[in-house]
Amino acid sequence: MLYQEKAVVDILRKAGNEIDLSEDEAIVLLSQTNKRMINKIRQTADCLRQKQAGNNVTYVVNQNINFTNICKQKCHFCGFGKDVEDQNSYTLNLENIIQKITNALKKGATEVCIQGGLNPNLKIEKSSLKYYQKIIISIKQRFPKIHIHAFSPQEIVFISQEDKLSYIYVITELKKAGLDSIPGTAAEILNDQVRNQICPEKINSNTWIEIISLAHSLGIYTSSTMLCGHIENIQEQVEHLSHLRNLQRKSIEQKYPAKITEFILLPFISKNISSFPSKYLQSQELNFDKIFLLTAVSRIFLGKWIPNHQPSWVKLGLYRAVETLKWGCNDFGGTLMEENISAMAGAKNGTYISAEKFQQVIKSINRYYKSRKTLYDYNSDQVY
Ligand SMILES: C[S@@+](CC[C@H](N)C(=O)[O-])C[C@H]1O[C@@H](n2cnc3c(N)ncnc32)[C@H](O)[C@@H]1O
Ligand SMILES: Nc1c(NC[C@H](O)[C@H](O)[C@H](O)CO)[nH]c(=O)[nH]c1=O
Ligand SMILES: N[C@@H](Cc1ccc(O)cc1)C(=O)O
Ligand code: SF4
Repeated sequence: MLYQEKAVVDILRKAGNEIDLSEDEAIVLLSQTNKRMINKIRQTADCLRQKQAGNNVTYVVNQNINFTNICKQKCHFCGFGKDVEDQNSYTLNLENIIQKITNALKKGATEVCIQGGLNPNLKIEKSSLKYYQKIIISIKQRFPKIHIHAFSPQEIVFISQEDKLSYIYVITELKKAGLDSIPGTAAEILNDQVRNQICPEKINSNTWIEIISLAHSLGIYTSSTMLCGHIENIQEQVEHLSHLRNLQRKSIEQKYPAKITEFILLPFISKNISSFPSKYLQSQELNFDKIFLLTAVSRIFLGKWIPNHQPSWVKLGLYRAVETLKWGCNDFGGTLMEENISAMAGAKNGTYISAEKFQQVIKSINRYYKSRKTLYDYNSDQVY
């Protein structure tokens, strides 16, 4: 056996025994180009998926709402954020939001996922916090049982800055209003050199980590994400995963009342993104082989700390998302009903997939399907 191959086999044996890999070991895995070795990595990820999350592929019936696309920030990778004067800028009013949820409930939705641009005009009595609270309170008044998964760490920081309030106060007040969990978006790549190039105005890595940790300590569960396939290299990808693993370890070891529910890999959609620095444009074509390998290495590296892994079907398309179920993923995410962020960036994979379609594609690869709630407290028996 070649030296490199032996090194990979040893690393995979260690991972198979659920011993945490070092960053260098994960980099060795991500550097593999030989098909046979990549298949071994896939098999290890698939075994760990089975051990850590079982054979069920879960999904949640949810309604995605991007309540405004007006955004004062200019992240270079984003095709969603607009200026007020842009022709296609919008803000949904509360009636629009309530109507969307009313329709979603008819399709069995248990969750509403809400995120938007950073829009300083949305205030009640000069307070952004009051505006965000009003959204949550109005939804919970009408639909007390719906789970509200909303407002990324970036949006929490935006509210704090607009109103000059501490992060802890903002999260506590949103929780009191009825916020149930927070999407772990705005993570992009947790490396400040990369952030300075792709989203210089965004919160830095430490602030993202601080907000997620704070949420956990206050009993708010979060998801976690990584935006991949832009300018980042494999070292930076592993550094990102390492931050997530440390963060989760801390939440568990400190016995915080909440933690990370799942990891979602978000491939960068570049089609409509003219603002992205042109010197990087040529490297931006989605390389699906690399995404599958990264999916497997994410499962292996995050190990027993984060058992739920989800692809983004809006970004990958349905059939590539199904393929990730063989590379370590155990969850299919949400039905969404509608989506604007990927669509405005140029994704052409649709914005709604029914629960029945999820069930059909999951069955087609001989796996069980199971609907779940946002926090993975399973709500139905194994079905296939
Ligand atoms: C559009 S923002 C909405 C919430 C908030 N404005 C923020 O930045 O956290 C949510 C996430 O969408 C993702 N996103 C934005 N543009 C994207 C693109 N072109 N391709 C893939 N994901 C993208 C980023 O990961 C970002 O954190
Ligand atoms: N909302 C978007 C998601 N995923 C969210 C999931 O549907 C769901 O909220 C989560 O699984 C809760 O546990 N993914 C995207 O790529 N784009 C979205 O807008
Ligand atoms: N999937 C994220 C939310 C998300 C929203 C928009 C995206 O473009 C990507 C992800 C979560 O549930 O935590
Ligand atoms: S990623 Fe979020 S903060 Fe950045 S421009 Fe887009 S909507 Fe605004």
